[in-house]
Amino acid sequence: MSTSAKTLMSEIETERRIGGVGTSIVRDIPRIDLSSFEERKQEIADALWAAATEIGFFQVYNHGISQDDINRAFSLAEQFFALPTQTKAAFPLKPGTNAGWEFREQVRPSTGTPDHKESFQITLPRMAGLWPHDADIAGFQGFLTQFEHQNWVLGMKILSCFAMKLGFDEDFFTSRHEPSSPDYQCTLRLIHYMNMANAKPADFENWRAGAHSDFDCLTLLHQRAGEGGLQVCPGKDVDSGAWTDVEPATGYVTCNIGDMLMRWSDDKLLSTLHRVRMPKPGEYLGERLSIPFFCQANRDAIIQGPDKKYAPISAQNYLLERLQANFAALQKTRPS
Ligand SMILES: O=C(O)CCC(=O)C(=O)O
Ligand SMILES: [Fe+2]
Repeated sequence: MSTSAKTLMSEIETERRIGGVGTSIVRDIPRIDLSSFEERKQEIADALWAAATEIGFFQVYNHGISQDDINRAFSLAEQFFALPTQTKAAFPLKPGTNAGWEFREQVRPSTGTPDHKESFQITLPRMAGLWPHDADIAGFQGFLTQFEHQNWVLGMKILSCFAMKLGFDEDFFTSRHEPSSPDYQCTLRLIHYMNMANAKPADFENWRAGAHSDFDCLTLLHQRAGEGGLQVCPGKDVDSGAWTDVEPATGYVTCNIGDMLMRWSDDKLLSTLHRVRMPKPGEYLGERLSIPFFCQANRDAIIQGPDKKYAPISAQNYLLERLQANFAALQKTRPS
């Protein structure tokens, strides 16, 4: 097994160990002001770097995406998930493509069970035949295509700060997340976690989303105030199994570093385990929607950090290794 495959397997082993409920503790999730971005770039980059090297999670505000646009994206997501199952089934997710609709299909190595959710994923070069028509939902494709771009702009701003701190050109990551390329693979994901108001007690033993780290460089997550449940467990505390709630708040986009940027930074920027827990008795039991945007480098981008800690690898092969390691770990969680 290559060194990088061994590293991946040990990451997945950690994920499997962390599948239990664990305990809760309060940790500081830094909130970072992105206003006057160009003038304050050095200061912002320092704050992002500190958050990303210490916990791997942070929230940004004054981020440039209007609340009206975020609300509209949530409203379109609500309309999509309210469509009849047979309408949604006409846009099926093809495995490995991050494009289309799936219902309770994503199984995490940490839990071995499917997440209690459905999702619709938008990866622009792979959407042929997968967009609902305007007759199904007016404006769906047009608006979400431009919302995808707004998220890309924000993601590239944040990544330009990490590029600067790593000693790369400021547009280093932007040129490796190039939307006009057929190798583009950033993804906007609409997620619907089911209403639990009339659920059976056994359903509460599932996870809305089991513990995992993201495969990408950077994830931007839109959530709605009052629809909590996201929890993080930083790498250095993995053995303690102590999780921290990240509360959604209007005006804030929650961000986390993914495995790809961890590798690209020679492990300086931390990809942190996270999950979405079920509501507890007395908490809001209704449906929960979230909209992550995954900044994932183009397939042909070559990943290697400034210190060359790991051998160079294309983003495509990196993801393949990651998926294969996941698959191998899942085989182990299943009885043979
Ligand atoms: O819905 C959330 O709050 C988190 C979703 C998530 O972690 C993911 O889709 O990777
Ligand atoms: Fe995630």
